[in-house]
Amino acid sequence: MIPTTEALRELGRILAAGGVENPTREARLILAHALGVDLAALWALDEVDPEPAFALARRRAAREPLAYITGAKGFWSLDLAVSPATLIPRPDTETLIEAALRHRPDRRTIRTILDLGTGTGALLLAALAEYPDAFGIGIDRVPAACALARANAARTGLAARAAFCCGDWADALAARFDLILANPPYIPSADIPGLMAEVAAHEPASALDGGADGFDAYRRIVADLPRLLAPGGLAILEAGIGQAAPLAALAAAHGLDATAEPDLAGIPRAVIMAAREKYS
Ligand SMILES: C[S@@+](CC[C@H](N)C(=O)[O-])C[C@H]1O[C@@H](n2cnc3c(N)ncnc32)[C@H](O)[C@@H]1O
Repeated sequence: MIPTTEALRELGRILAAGGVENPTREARLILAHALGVDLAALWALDEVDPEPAFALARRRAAREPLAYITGAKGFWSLDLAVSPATLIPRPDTETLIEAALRHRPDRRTIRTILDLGTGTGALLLAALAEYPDAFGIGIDRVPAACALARANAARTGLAARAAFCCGDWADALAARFDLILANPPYIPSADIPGLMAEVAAHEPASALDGGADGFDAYRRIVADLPRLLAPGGLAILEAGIGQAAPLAALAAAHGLDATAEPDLAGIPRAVIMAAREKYS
């Protein structure tokens, strides 16, 4: 056992040596997680056994994402389990839920939701939490991601309104949906090695790699939207930096109206698409 302050100092040193951006804050989070207490309770402890936290800090110093170490990440109103099978949900992706709520503010109008490339289930589960009459399907090609999303549906109390299937985008679906959400892999293959170490070395290529121009998944998904959208339905796709305009053009080429909305940093992030009639 050593004094808590000394443990935090040593944890901070391990993290800083690995180039972790905010070592002081993460030292507290890692120590609290290792001890199974919350941050408030941490301050009540005069002495701690630091060894389990040191082991976790060494993983973090090797730039493993904190969320993979703690096993959880907040998204929208939900606390989700995460795993290296898929992407850690990002705050930027919440822009898609904001856009859905802006364009479909009446919570009773959305009955069917499709989430393509569901990963942790983040988008589908956040949408189901907001649209209480909706049932949703999440599709992912990676079986371990489907299992994780299913576990998250149970964890968030939404399992009765969610189903998850393994599949290649919407190939196996013959139904129409009021709301379609997708945050597909969109990083151009050649850009992946240059991403921050947490992403490039630890998050799976299956969740990141969008092919040579980043548009492989967009082309597949957008081509299917006309047959997947219910009358009056909306599709909202996440775009990477600089991708919103070409993605809207791709949608237009498939007969869809499309417009982009920015994330909190002002980057056009959510591309909203609708068939036939206008969405607002
Ligand atoms: C960028 S991640 C998004 C995960 C989650 N929707 C989110 O926003 O956090 C993309 C997801 O698409 C899945 N995926 C990749 N190719 C796919 C395909 N051909 N069919 C279905 N899912 C696919 C990946 O396994 C991954 O979980």
